[in-house]
Amino acid sequence: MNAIEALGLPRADATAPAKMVVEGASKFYQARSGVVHALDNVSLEVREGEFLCILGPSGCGKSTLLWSMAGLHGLSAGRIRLGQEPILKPHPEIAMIFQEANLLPWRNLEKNIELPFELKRIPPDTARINALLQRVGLKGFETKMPRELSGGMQQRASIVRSLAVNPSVLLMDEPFGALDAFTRDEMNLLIQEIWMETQKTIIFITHSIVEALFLADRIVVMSARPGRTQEIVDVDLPRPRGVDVQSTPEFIERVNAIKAMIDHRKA
Ligand SMILES: Nc1ncnc2c1ncn2[C@@H]1O[C@H](COP(=O)(O)OP(=O)(O)OP(=O)(O)O)[C@@H](O)[C@H]1O
Repeated sequence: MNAIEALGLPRADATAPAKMVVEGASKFYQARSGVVHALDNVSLEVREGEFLCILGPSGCGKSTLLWSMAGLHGLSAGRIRLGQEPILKPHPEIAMIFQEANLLPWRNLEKNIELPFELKRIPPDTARINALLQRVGLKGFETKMPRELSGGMQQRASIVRSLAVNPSVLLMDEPFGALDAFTRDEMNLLIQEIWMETQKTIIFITHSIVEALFLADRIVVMSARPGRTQEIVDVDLPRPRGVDVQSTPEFIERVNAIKAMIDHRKA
């Protein structure tokens, strides 16, 4: 057992109970140009320990849904639960990772990672932080400032910052969308490994069919705005998945099936 396994939760299976539940989520924004209907009656259940990807065209309400699941803003209708607990504001069990690493530029890496502990007024869990830094390859970089780190390293640091407080749910909003293709592959492999070791429940937003198929147990395909749950696709590819799986006929067949689903929807 490695250091992260020792810190993590036991693995869950596909019949695991619902960890998070979205029931009839709708959202209207009041914009200057009028009312924007962003989400329309979205319902879904996320299983404990599942890697769920949410895939959909730009503007279909993916971030709106994820931000609501994080308790960062309210819905116009519907409910979100963590187990039986309604999510109406940020919850200590739920962490969020954004496309930008959002490190504070005036703090070094260590001080950035310790920030959530400072905000909670509790001492940092240095054993856990060190194990995580080691795991993502950032041990030895603690005193570096964010500007001294590459985009991939910054995003690794933001993963450490989120996991350091040991949430059970990780919400990821296009976390690797701003990275070059090579770094993105590396980060996809890393997040798959971390998920397999810790068995967190991960809900991951992406525009990329390939990224969703590579990472997910299930993919929620959303329709164009107002966002609705169009299809839920089971991904039965064996794990761990290597990048080379992406060029296999089975993978390409699944990419084409999802493309057809999306193209069919546009027609
Ligand atoms: N605060 C806001 N006020 C008004 N409209 C908003 C607000 N936030 C989002 N919207 C609109 O709601 C719709 C859904 O936005 P959202 O960011 O949730 O979509 P998305 O699928 O995550 O998009 P992308 O993939 O481009 O990030 C868009 O039309 C967006 O312009």
